[in-house]
Amino acid sequence: MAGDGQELDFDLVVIGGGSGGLAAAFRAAEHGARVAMLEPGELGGTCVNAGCVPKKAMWLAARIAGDIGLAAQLGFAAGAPTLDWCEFITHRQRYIANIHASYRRRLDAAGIVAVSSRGRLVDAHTVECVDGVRLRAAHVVLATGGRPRRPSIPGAELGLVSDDFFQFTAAPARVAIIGGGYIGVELAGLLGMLGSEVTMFVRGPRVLHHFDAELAGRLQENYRQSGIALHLDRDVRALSRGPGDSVCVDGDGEGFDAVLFATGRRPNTDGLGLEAAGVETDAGGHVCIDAWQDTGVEGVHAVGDVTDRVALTPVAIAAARRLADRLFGGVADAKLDYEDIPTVVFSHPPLATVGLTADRARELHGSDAVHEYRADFRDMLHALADVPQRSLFKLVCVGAERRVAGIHLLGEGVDEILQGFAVALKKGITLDDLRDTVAIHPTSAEEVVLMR
Ligand SMILES: Cc1cc2nc3c(=O)[nH]c(=O)nc-3n(C[C@H](O)[C@H](O)[C@H](O)COP(=O)(O)OP(=O)(O)OC[C@H]3O[C@@H](n4cnc5c(N)ncnc54)[C@H](O)[C@@H]3O)c2cc1C
Repeated sequence: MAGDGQELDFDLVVIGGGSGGLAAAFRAAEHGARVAMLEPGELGGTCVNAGCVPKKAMWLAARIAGDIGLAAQLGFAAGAPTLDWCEFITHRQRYIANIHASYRRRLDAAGIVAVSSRGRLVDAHTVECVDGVRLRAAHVVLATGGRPRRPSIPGAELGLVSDDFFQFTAAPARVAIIGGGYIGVELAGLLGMLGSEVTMFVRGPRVLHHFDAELAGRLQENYRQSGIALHLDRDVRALSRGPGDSVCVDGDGEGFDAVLFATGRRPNTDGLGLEAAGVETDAGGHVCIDAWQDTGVEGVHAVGDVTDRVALTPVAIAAARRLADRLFGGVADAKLDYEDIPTVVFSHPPLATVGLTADRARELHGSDAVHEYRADFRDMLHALADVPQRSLFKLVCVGAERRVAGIHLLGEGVDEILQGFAVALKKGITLDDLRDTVAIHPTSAEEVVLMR
């Protein structure tokens, strides 16, 4: 595409080629819409390039390191696990390059015009590329995602963020993680397993404050047992240079080889031309949308992390597909139900959750209506190896019929176990339905249907 001042017409212009943007573009094209998608970086956005995918690859490496440790405990002639990061990263990046290539092929096959450029709204129906070419469409989807946020404290520039983590070519010997949300917990866990000495600084009284408190507490115990130092109720105030190239947190100690901020993310709305089109944002900069992913401006919609909805890849994809079904597929009532979204924290061990925590269920239904069931056990492998790590599974049930309103699992394998149970919860199963299901033995998953 070339030509300053040139104008091209489409049915849909998507700004951003991450999880949400690609899903909107593909689904709209399936419905026969003429689609253009703008993406200045690598296809796949955060998830593929600096989020879910490279993170999961590193988590898998860490899990292998953990398994090698267990193997040695069980009599295998396995030494201490050491990872050649550069070799592992070659495998990781090859996997990611295949995803890029697959997206490119699919875009071509679908006839989507992929433009390697940033875009900005000129008005509600016109998006301008950096070379001045203007793309016009009845509908524009904003899918520009977000980026890591650094706190505004002295020395913040000495700290790194999750994007930088994916450039690491070795485990830093001593690393500080600031933040106790899921990204902080995941980076701490996998770096610990891959040989770093990890210290976490968490502002609140515990990690993962949106999750079940008991599971989060159990995970903290596991982290402490595995050697991760946890400082809770600790508001970091400054970073400074320590000896050598090290960085000190609040001027303490010898300093760390790396300090990673995992202190939240901010939406990419700067320079997007939102004011020009009259699109509103909230105090955090997120694009305001209603239940239909519509902004207040006719023809302008938004999906994914640029909005204030649950910031997860499958959520961005699901919202985008339903939006495209509604706009171009004739499904007038298509919209995403944001209730009961399952999610996994890729900690060590992983934590998986869907539905209400017991506290939230009590707020909504009253204390008397809420019943909790739990299974506290050592999975077979850890019991065989006589390692203290324990799993904790919990069910939150509501009402006389004991409808399952929340499932909270911490332990090996729960990242794969939860998906099926999330379907069941969404379909409104009761505790009796679980108990009527014959267990699969011997597994950890059977604990979900055997809970008392
Ligand atoms: C470390 C980390 C781990 C994560 N792990 C998980 C996980 O395990 N599971 C999970 O479900 N989610 C995970 N997430 C969250 C997930 O990555 C996001 O929710 C998801 O990528 C959001 O998709 P999106 O399409 O809204 O935005 P993005 O994927 O961020 O895509 C936005 C795209 O828009 C482009 N863009 C920005 N501005 C413009 C512009 N002006 N013009 C054109 N293009 C623009 C960007 O270059 C980017 O490619 C993780 C995130 C992080 C940071």
